[in-house]
Amino acid sequence: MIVLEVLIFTIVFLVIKYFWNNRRFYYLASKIPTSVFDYSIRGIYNIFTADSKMMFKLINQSFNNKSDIAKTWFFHVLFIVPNNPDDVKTIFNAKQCYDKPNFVKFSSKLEKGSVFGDLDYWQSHRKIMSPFFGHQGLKTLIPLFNEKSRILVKKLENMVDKEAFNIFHNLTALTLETILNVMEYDVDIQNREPKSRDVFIKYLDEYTKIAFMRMFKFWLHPNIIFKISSLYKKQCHSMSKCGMVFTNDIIKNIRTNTKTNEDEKPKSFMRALLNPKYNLTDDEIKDEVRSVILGGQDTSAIASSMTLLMLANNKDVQQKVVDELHQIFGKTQETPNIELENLNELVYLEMVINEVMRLYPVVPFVVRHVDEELILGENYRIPAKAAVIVPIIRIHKNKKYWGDDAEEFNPERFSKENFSKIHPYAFLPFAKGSRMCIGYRYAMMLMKIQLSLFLMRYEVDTDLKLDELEFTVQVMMTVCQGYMIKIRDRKC
Ligand code: HEM
Repeated sequence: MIVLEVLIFTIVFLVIKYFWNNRRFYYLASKIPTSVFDYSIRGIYNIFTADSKMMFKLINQSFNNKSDIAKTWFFHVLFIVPNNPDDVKTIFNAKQCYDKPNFVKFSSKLEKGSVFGDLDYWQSHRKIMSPFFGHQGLKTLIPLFNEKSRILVKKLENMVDKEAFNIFHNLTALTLETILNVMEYDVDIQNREPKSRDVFIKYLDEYTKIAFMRMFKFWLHPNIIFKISSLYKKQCHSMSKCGMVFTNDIIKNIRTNTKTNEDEKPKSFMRALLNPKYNLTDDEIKDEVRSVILGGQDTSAIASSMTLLMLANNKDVQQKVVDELHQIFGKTQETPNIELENLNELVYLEMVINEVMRLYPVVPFVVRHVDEELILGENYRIPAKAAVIVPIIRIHKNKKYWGDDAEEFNPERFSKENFSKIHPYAFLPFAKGSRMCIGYRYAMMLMKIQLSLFLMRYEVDTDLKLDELEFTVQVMMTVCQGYMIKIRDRKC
């Protein structure tokens, strides 16, 4: 009996101590309006059993709040959800929000690396890699982007006038082959048989699915529990099977082909990472390679696939894109060589890509950890240790910033004149601030080149209706039905 009393007393004491120590956290949280998260028995059952499609629905539900800011509790984690671009600006530029919450880091096997690494680690690595993702560094990649896109166009010849096919598979093979080539690793993926080519996609999909599920299943956060679950085995297996299998070879290849001199100006970010002056271990470099592959491969393939699906559904817009291409390159079916100055001329195509990424952001929300108390606007203080979810997808469709037709597809919003009137933090496909996407210029260049070459050669059509599309999220938002398109030779 005494033992039980002592036990109850200890538990009550610890609970009171916990709340007392964290009283400011709970006080500040109480001042922020609450959004709806369904905590009924059914709601909790859904959280425990949800797959990633259901999880996306649940998260979207929790954003259903008209106020500028909302909070939602996900068990013990406090999420702050800002819904106005001024607050998003503060968050993306505040030093105390550079870090990612622990539950995001837990969910990845890439415990280091730019995407999931700790703050100090991220800062030093970003500095090493940034110059290669700048304008000058990327200029040298234009011939490679042309060459890889030309292979895509050639490969698709046998799909002309055939059944609908999922263009994402072709585009993801292109983006992977390209990024591996950038890392000086020569591998032929586009020309593989679909069965062997798609193995990679399948395992990458499985890997990210598990990472996403783990983020929201808090009981799987402690490594000790995760490692005895079947998911861990599955994640290790998929990681070894997908592109991560290339990482050892990439490093070995560069190490054997070069003697990296400390004073030598490196030609690629891979060589920069291998420079002895940074003293990085092989594991650190591998994590970085994986971060760039994960960050850069599926993302641009999804955005390009979605652009083609939208063009297939909006023939007038497709025609305008083609008119622009013909104006720049002449009326020909031949695949031209796209130069840097052409990229600047592809103004309408860029407007279309932006409008697609507004309506269907590849990364629909990003998460940050609040390290120290943060003041938002005049009314709210966000307590330290909260997590912030920036709901990119909601801000992109907020009528206050995009007008009453915010749900409609209209590339004209991105004309120079119209876009200059939009809040700079109302459009966030690559996030913003110091931790924004390092590869955004790379992605825009590659997408413009591959879409131009594709559209010069093929007309694109689809039987998929936009209002029937279903989406799922595993960090990235994808169409459940696949990006099913049909192609015909374009008549000039
Ligand atoms: C349409 C294509 C792309 C989209 C929509 C996209 C989107 C994003 C977003 C929203 C983030 C910020 C995530 C956060 O703050 O939590 C991010 C980070 C990142 N992206 Fe991209 N990305 C794209 C293409 C690329 C490419 C092509 C590369 C590399 C070649 C790349 C590499 C990275 C890396 C390394 C990070 C982590 C940056 C850091 O934490 O400092 N991304 N991306």
